[in-house]
Amino acid sequence: MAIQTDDFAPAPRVVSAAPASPKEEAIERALRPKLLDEYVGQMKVREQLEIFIGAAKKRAEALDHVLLFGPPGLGKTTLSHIIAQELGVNLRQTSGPVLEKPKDLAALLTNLEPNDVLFIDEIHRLSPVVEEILYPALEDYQIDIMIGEGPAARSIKLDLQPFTLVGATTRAGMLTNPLRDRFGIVARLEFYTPEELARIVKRSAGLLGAPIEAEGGFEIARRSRGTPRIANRLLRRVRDYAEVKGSGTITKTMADKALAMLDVDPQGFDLMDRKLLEAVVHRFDGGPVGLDNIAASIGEERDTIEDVIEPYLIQQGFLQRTPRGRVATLAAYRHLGVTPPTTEGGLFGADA
Ligand SMILES: Nc1ncnc2c1ncn2[C@@H]1O[C@H](COP(=O)(O)OP(=O)(O)OP(=O)(O)O)[C@@H](O)[C@H]1O
Ligand SMILES: [Mg+2]
Repeated sequence: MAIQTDDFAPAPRVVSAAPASPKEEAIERALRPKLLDEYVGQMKVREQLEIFIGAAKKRAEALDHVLLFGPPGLGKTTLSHIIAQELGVNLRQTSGPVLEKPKDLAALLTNLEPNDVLFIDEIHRLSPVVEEILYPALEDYQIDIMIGEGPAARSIKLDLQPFTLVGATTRAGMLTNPLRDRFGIVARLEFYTPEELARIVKRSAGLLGAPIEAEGGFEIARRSRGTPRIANRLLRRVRDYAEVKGSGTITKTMADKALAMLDVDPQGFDLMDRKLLEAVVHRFDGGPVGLDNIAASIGEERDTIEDVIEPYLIQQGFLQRTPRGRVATLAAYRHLGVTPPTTEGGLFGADA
């Protein structure tokens, strides 16, 4: 079945890693792999999960609790669905900010069936009182809840069915230690290689019924910031372009032209990426510069810079995180076409 995309609303940032709209979320759901075998890349995580899921199934036990962390759009939600699917159990889904009161979580927990998966997205944003209930639930499948009010209030223990918590976060560092310690399986998702993204693009193009040449797919993959969500989004934009400006087939030329129109440069960086690099290079002499100064300078939230923009720049070697702040690398200077400073004692003085 072909999936229709008539989503022409301009996205604020075409390579932003967050879903742009409810509509995009619906398309994402349709493109989501359902089984571990269809899940591209992340070899280490996949291998681990295959073994642990196999073992849990064999013993008819709940899988150990799983923490998934990594930048947005790398497949955390997708993986949580796959885990439930592979285990053959139900998936209940919620998120840290939605669970306001202990009773919200208690209601979810007491409704779980044996070995079900509870997925808590943005688990670093759980409130401390809710988190407190989670500890005994994770450890002993029990919760303490308060009944009544005032002097008549008393606490009772409720037994839960064995279950698996799958927590997702863009920042493992924001989790409290007691929470992090309760996950038996901790999986860090990495940026994808262009080859892996090319496979994802090819598969998605098939599902969308969009004709695509291998080179066209690779061009999209190469410029997707290592992120499947962005690859799928660029694919849909390039497909629109190829339908209007070309024969409909996604070729390398079509991909090139469409991506240039969208301001995605050959490195896959967009305006925000370049703005950040330019600020560090031009306004702060290459750094080191603190995150707050960068945020003020480019008019972007500190969290967005830390979670969304800089991880890829760092992974690609354009930016460095040092104890004194962010530093632009030689690659950043080169990318911007700026001559790096070579003065004595300067950043590149020693090894230039
Ligand atoms: N390994 C993969 N193989 C194929 N497609 C993938 C893979 N990982 C992610 N995707 C695709 O990328 C899209 C985004 O993935 P997903 O929603 O799971 O990301 P996320 O890590 O949960 O992001 P966020 O942090 O914003 O919640 C999905 O629609 C899915 O189709
Ligand atoms: Mg998600």
